[in-house]
Amino acid sequence: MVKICCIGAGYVGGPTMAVIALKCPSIEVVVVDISLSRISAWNSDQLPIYEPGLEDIVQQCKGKNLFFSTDVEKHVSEADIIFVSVNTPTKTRGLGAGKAADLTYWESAARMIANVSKSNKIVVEKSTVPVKTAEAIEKILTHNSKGINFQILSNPEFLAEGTAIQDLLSPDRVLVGGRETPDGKKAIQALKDVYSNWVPEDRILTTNLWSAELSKLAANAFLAQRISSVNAMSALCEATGADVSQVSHAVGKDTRIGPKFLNASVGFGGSCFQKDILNLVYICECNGLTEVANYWKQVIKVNDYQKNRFVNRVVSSMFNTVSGKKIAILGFAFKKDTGDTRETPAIDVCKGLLGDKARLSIYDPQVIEDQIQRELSMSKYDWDHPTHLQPMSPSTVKQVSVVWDAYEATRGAHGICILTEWDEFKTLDYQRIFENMQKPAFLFDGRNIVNVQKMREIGFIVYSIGKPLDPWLKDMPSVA
Ligand SMILES: NC(=O)C1=CN([C@@H]2O[C@H](COP(=O)(O)OP(=O)(O)OC[C@H]3O[C@@H](n4cnc5c(N)ncnc54)[C@H](O)[C@@H]3O)[C@@H](O)[C@H]2O)C=CC1
Ligand SMILES: O=C(O)[C@H]1O[C@H](OP(=O)(O)OP(=O)(O)OC[C@H]2O[C@@H](n3ccc(=O)[nH]c3=O)[C@H](O)[C@@H]2O)[C@H](O)[C@@H](O)[C@@H]1O
Repeated sequence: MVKICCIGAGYVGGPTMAVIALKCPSIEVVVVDISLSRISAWNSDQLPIYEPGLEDIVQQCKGKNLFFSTDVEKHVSEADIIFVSVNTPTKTRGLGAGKAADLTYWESAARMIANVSKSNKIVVEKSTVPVKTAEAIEKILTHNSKGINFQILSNPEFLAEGTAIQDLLSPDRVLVGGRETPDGKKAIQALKDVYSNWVPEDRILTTNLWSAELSKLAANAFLAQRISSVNAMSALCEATGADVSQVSHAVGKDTRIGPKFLNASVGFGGSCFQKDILNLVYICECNGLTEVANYWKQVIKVNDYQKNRFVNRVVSSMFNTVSGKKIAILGFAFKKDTGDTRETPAIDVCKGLLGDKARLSIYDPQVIEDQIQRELSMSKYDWDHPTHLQPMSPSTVKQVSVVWDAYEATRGAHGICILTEWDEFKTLDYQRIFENMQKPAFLFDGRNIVNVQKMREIGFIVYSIGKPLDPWLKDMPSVA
């Protein structure tokens, strides 16, 4: 029986291995992690991450051919194929701080693999890593190998949170990069054999190691760039009276451009887009490609601009101050159908409003108070390190209350900010909400999910990203 061990039981390791276990009953899959609380959660009925469809698969496979354990060394030493899916956050200190990927967790995993291995292994980079990381990993493994043959493969993950299971069951492509040597080709084939249990042959692409590593950074950069492009257009739409949804629709009808990923928003979030672009920028700079680095940097600058612009719209619309005013925040996760809040635009928007002394009442169907407080009190980039390394009890931000109901959050509020596109926010009783708010009642839709016309009929003053402005907002400055 082939044995797979995955180091890192997070958003990628957990769902990916669950799907491999489901689709490959003859393979034993063990997911290991240094975080006891995470492993205990995987072994309980309350999984550590929320992802539609995940629970069902885990329940089907757990205890049969899918296991979760903290006994990292034992399972690594027994495995034939080791996936490494640990954190690769942005460095916060030293050389490349604020841009380069922090490979501390990766390196320590590689050293541990070298120490405990007694038989040949295929080591698979599942984490997103800088191009050429495989070379460094190879050096660590071979210099400590005691004659064991390690083959390194790059198999980046393209799943998106909220649709992870669907993405894993039916991926657009699976990418496997490896050495072009006989041993390298054998390793590529071994990994292809795993995926071909459910992924059609023509969707499994094989490349050299560096192309696979770079393709992952490139794909995320292209996706984020599309969002910054449409968000940049949203500012121009507001200035001219065009409607960004109509513009996106018209642009996306061009088959060369395509309709997906053209939704204007308060900004993109998530643990990867910003981190991976910063990493790409750093690699370009290290290679002397300043113009290329500047080009990609602009994607992040526009994203920051969009978040600032939103905060400024809120403050300027409400008589240029939100001091002491209650603002309801609907949605804190970085997108719908996930409880993940890493780099969510809600952090910047909330911090911006708190900077102007607002009182915030936050509701998100999947995010608990402790997590929100943690995000609002943590420093930039800290959230992408393993949770057990993060402060135990974050200092609480007093002007923030977290409630379990959108009606409670909006009661007595002066304004509402919709920051995540949860489906339930589309069908709220906005008439009832309006009646319970201070007047004039403001609604700022950072996700373009409400019917602006209907909301205006109810009586709200409405701002919706990239839509023709409410007469109230027309003469207000949007950017400080
Ligand atoms: N979150 C996402 O949707 C996607 C993430 N990725 C990439 O996958 C990688 C992992 O991301 P996530 O799963 O989101 O991170 P995560 O933080 O959810 O999970 C990483 C896990 O690795 C564990 N870990 C760290 N060092 C370890 C070690 N030495 N030994 C054992 N366990 C260790 C941590 O305790 C943590 O539970 C990152 O490189 C990320 O860029 C790629 C595609 C999608
Ligand atoms: O490397 C990663 O971590 C993953 O990053 C993204 O996945 P994810 O961040 O989970 O979610 P997305 O659906 O890409 O959304 C990212 C952010 O962009 C925003 N977004 C997305 C699409 C859009 O049209 N407009 C928009 O503002 C979302 O609300 C969210 O804040 C990529 O889509 C995945 O392919 C990749 O594997």
